[in-house]
Amino acid sequence: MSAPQIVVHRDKELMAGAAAARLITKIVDAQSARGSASVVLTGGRNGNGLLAALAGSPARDAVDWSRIDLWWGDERFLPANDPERNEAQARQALLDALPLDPARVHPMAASDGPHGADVDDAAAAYAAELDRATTPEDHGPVPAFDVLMLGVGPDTHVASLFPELSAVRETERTVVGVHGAPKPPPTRISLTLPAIRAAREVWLLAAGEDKARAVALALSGAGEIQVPAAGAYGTRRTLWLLDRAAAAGLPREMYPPASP
Ligand SMILES: O=C1O[C@H](COP(=O)(O)O)[C@@H](O)[C@H](O)[C@H]1O
Repeated sequence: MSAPQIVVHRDKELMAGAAAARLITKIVDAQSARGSASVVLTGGRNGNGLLAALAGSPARDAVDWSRIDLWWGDERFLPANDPERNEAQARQALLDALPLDPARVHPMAASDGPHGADVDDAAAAYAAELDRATTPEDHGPVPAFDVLMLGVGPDTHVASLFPELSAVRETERTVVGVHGAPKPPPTRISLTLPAIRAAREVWLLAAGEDKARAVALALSGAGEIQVPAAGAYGTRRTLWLLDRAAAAGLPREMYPPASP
């Protein structure tokens, strides 16, 4: 478990651009150290903002996009052509513009896919896909992802782990079907906290005043069942990337001076 490190940027645009630059550097470093990189994408406004900023960055050509595995932290269990799917939004924001190896892009199943409407079966299939991608060095059922990104919801949810629902209580399985989510759609697929905690680095993204309460709760020692974001951390680094509005509820001494 790594202690949270907090970085506060002036506004959400600067936060997205700085996080995109950080991600490019991280991927390049991982590829030069191990030959490839693995990244877990998040849905939501901040995750998609980061991907759009990366799409507009000339530095994106520093990455060998054919040597990266892309996974998702959660998915809205909707038909494949639904624009509300996290996969669809990531493809539109960035992925369609990249020379990725399709075999290394790992979307979660759609509700009209091979598992039909059985979200639990779809979740089990994703867990099996993750397990197949592991190496002995991973020491577990999911890869030690280089970076796993999570958008923090106003209710403190991360991925599709919502406060008090059974998914956030899961301690064995790495991927679960989510039923009755309070944010539409109610049916989702999500990595669990044990899977999230296998990542080398976990980056939590939050911008805007509607996230200030969630950020303050998560960083105040709250329990992960009531505040799922409090339970998300990486083995080497846990990075909270915020804008000033989202950081407004934090004691000022918790983070260094914000960017100008
Ligand atoms: O539904 C979801 O929402 C959260 C956060 O989204 P935001 O728009 O409030 O930033 C996201 O983390 C999750 O991946 C997504 O499925």
